[in-house]
Amino acid sequence: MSIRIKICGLRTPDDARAAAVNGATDIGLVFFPKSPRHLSFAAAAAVAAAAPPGIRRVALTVDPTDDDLTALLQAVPVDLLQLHGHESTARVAAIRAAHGVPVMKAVGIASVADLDALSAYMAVSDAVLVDAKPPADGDLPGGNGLSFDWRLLVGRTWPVPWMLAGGLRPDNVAEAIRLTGAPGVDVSSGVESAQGVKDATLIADFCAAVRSA
Ligand SMILES: O=C(O)c1ccccc1NCC(=O)[C@H](O)[C@H](O)COP(=O)(O)O
Repeated sequence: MSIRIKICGLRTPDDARAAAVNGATDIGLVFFPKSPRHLSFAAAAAVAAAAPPGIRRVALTVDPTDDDLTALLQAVPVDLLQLHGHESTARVAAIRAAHGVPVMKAVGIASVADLDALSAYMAVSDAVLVDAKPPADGDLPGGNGLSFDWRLLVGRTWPVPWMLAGGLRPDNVAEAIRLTGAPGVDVSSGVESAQGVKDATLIADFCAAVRSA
């Protein structure tokens, strides 16, 4: 099975080229002003333009309004919207219906109780990102380089496409895939040389490790 690889938080056209040449299937563009990975629409459009055809361009937003989304989708070519805030299941369904773009909801997992929320979001999303929860006092809802206990996912299968995220790195992603059976993986901090700075060698190492799983 070929595993989807999303490299999230790209900031430059070179980042997009490094992701593509190493076999990434998805690139993530962050629209969250507090993030070191935040992009203006113009910068995001330049990164998206550097991705070859076939790469899925994922726009990451946090509790967006409909006006936010309309402006974003007019300015940047987007294949999938990632919702990474506190959007309710009803809000996810409304966004999906209103904006004509498939939606991937990020769901934070810390304990088995969180798997109920995961199922609920799967019912209203085109895909789900299964991520670690952010620290309670942190500034970022994601992209914190933190893992959750992957054993919570062992033996579970879901009917909706999903990606595993949270603290993945070149040295642990193969184990994470073997344990969880994830059909896709998402990484940000684990392929950075400094916060918000992607490293082409780490991207290559990460993609090679996924292929080895
Ligand atoms: O990456 C960010 O700065 C960010 C900001 C606001 C909301 C979400 C954000 N990132 C979410 C992602 O999709 C990350 O790739 C995912 O949480 C995994 O991150 P990491 O643990 O750093 O690999």
